[in-house]
Amino acid sequence: MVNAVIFTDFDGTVTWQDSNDFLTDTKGFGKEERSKVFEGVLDGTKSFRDGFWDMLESVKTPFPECVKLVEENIQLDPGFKDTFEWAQENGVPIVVISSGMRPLIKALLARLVGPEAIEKIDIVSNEVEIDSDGQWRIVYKDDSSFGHDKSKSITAYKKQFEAAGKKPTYFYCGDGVSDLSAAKECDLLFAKRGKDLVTYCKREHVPFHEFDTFEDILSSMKDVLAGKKTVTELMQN
Ligand SMILES: O=P(O)(O)OC[C@@H](O)[C@@H](O)[C@H](O)[C@@H](O)CO
Ligand SMILES: [Mg+2]
Repeated sequence: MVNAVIFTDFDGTVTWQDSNDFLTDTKGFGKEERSKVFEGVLDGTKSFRDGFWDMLESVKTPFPECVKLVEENIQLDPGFKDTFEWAQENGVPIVVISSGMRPLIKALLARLVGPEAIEKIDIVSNEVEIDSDGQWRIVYKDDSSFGHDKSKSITAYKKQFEAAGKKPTYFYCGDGVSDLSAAKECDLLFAKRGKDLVTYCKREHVPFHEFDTFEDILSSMKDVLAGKKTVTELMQN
């Protein structure tokens, strides 16, 4: 039986930079176009599914090269490794809930955290399909307008964790538009300072706790689990 679970977004949350944004900005249609697309997603005129598809379709670089590029350029959040170790020591499962593509996530986790991270961290994400001529595309997890409806994945995990009886404390950590479907699912939502998820939460009056790095997340989680602070106190924003 577990008493807490960390659900986390991957790109821009576990990693310091967003790997798909990086690929789009350097190999695809660029930052300006990407920002326009995601303005539409945030104001509800475009689905995340379509916006993300357009963005990735603009990247013509072969997939293995994309993997290499992100491995060389993407860093880890400075507090994630400590959080991972603390979670292992304390029996707190970490579940990555991502709109990114599994092979990129696995490659980055193995390189930045260590090969054991792939064994210890569950990954729920989209996939990728590569044709024999090297053309590749994202394969969405479900039919929702998000491509991956994170709320559904979280609900499925919650059922599993609660099968033993007691409900654990659920944390969710995220940064962006891909987290809109997850924002309301957990007891304590951590949203990264200055990023789109904060804009969304303010607009929709979704309570959240702002963070800069996993160092902040870890210290808040410890406070909650030690009974020093309540979830309500932390979700004051
Ligand atoms: O859900 P994750 O792990 O953040 O992955 C998906 C992200 O790469 C993706 O959402 C990215 O933030 C952009 O489209 C927004 O500019
Ligand atoms: Mg993200």
